[in-house]
Formats: sequence, structure tokens, C-alpha cells
Amino acid sequence: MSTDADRHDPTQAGALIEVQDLERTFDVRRRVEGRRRRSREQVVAVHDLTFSVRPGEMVGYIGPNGAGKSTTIKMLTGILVPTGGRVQVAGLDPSRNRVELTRRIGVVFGQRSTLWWDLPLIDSFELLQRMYRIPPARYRENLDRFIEILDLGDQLDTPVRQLSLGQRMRGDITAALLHDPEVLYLDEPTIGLDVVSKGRLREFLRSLNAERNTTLMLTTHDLQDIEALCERVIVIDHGTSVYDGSLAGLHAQGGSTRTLVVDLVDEAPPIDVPGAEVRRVEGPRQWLSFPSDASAAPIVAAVASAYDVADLSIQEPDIEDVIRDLYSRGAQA
Ligand SMILES: Nc1ncnc2c1ncn2[C@@H]1O[C@H](COP(=O)(O)OP(=O)(O)OP(=O)(O)O)[C@@H](O)[C@H]1O
Repeated sequence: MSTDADRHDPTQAGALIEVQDLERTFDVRRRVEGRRRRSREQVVAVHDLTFSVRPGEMVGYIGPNGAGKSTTIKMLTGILVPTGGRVQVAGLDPSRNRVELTRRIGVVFGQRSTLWWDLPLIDSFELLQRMYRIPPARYRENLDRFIEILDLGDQLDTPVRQLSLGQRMRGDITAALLHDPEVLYLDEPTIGLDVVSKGRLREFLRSLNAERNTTLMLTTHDLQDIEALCERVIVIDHGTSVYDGSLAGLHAQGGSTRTLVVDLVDEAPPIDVPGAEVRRVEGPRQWLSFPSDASAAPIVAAVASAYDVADLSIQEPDIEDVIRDLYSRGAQA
């Protein structure tokens, strides 16, 4: 859909995750009205999906409900076998080398915990140390670090079932990282968290990526997660990629516009300058829209030379609007 240079080459040398023409269909039986038997139907969850991710990238994987995000992540982690195409993670075929791959990836599902529900948090971590055979010194080092940054020190002896959602999520993230995975898949990691917890978690993920070059693939409906963490976004709709590129490039999709907000010293008729159009006037404040890919400088200069300006600011297009537009175009295709 995009033609700009922001768009990613979906197949890259040195990729950590490689997905080529990936496909997954499900056979489902549906009850047909007036018939005794159920009819068989095929649901295409993922098709023609091609992308690759380099080590250390932080990629947002987004799409509307039922777009195929979870199905993709399940194929990347080896839980589901593709019905077509190819997938490789760290040089391994996930469904064939699931045990080996498990040592190299971490997975966090926001709505499901992988911790032992009835055990104190620390017991889950110790079990994981044994399962992954993490050298004791490395385990201690990682545990101390994550406990400190994620502020879990007071919760270690609490059974998981008694933790708050935010504490449980931080526990799950620690559990997923103790074995130093190269890739971390996060599925709705901030769902249900308050603003402070969200901010803290995002900060932690940023530092993890900066310090350890951990590759991050983030599935979320919270676009602020994406804006805070990901330079690259893959948008999936109806099982296939409809956009793969930078967040800035996504902003520029769909001929979206930016807005120049002008506070005049006094009320005035709508501002008339080349390259911009007045959309709204409220007292001395006026909103002018101009194309996202145009420079704001000549418009600002024209306004400032012809009017008495008290203040100016530029608003970027709302990313949610851009994405909604992309989804609706996908639905029409
Ligand atoms: N086990 C299954 N059997 C039949 N159909 C399935 C199965 N798993 C997923 N699907 C279907 O495949 C499509 C993609 O589902 P998927 O869960 O991957 O979407 P999603 O993008 O993760 O959605 P959400 O944002 O709602 O979690 C949907 O139509 C879904 O109903």
C-alpha cells in the first residue's frame, strides 16, 4: 500500500524472524439452519503473509479483532503448524524445533499467566531456572535486576493468585526473561494496567532492548504502547499485511494532514495563506490543515508575516484515525 522509502523490505539478510507466504487455515463446522448436519467450512486466518525482523528491532504487530495476530504469534512460537508457506525463528522451524526454540524466545500473554497459580512467585522463578538450566550466577544476576527494576521485591513470597494484575504482569515478564531470550513476544502487555504501571513497563522494555538488544514483537490494541516503543509497525488485516514500515510512514498514509494551530492576538476572519486551509475558528484561535508531507515552514512564515500572532503549534495526525482508515480500506478491498 505504501510506496515510500519508509516501507520495509519484507525479506532481509540476517533476519532473526523470517515469514514467507505464510498461511494458516482452520476447518470449522457450522450448524446450518434447517439441516441436521453441520457443514464444513474453512476459515483463512493468515494468508500471503511475508515479513522479516532483524535482531534488536522493536516491532508493533497490530490489526483489528480477528485479523490473525494471535494465529501468527502461535506459528512463530511453534504452538500452531502453518498450513502453507515458511516460518523461521533464529534459524529454526518453530513447530519442528519447539523445545530448542523455547530456550531462545520469551512469550508474555497479557490475559493469561504462565506462572504457577498456587505457588509463591519466587517458586515459579526457581522452577523456570531448573527447566531452562539457567546457570545459577546468571539466574541470580537477572533475578536481582528484574526484581529491582520491576519493583517485585515485596511480592516474591506471595502466591501468584493473590497478586494484582500489574504485579502478575511484571512477574510474567520476569519469568519470560530469566533465560535471556533473543526474542520477546508480548501480547497486550499493558492491558488493564494503570497509567503509572504502563509507563514503567514501557521504560523497562526500552532499556531491555537498548542494553541487551532483545528483539521485541508487540501485539497490542493500545497504540500508545506502539508510539512509545516501536519504530516499525506491521499492520495486519484479514490475515495479511496491509502496511509494513515506520511509524512516521504510517502517519503519512492515507493522505493525512497535519494541523497548524494559530493563536492570534485578536479575533480575525479566517486566515488566508497558500498551502493551508482553515478548518475551525474559535475566538482568536484558528486551526489550519496542510498535507502531512509538506513543510510547515513556509506556512508558518506566511502566517507570521501577515498576522499578529501570539502563539503557534503543530499537531501531528492522530495515529488512531490513520489506522482506522487503513482497516476500512482493507475491508473494502
Ligand atoms: N482454533 C481456531 N479454530 C477456528 N478458527 C480460528 C481458530 N483460531 C483463530 N481462528 C479464526 O482465525 C481468525 C484470526 O484469529 P486470531 O485470533 O489470529 O485474530 P487476532 O488478530 O489475534 O484477534 P484479536 O485481536 O481479537 O485477538 C479469526 O477469524 C478467528 O475466528
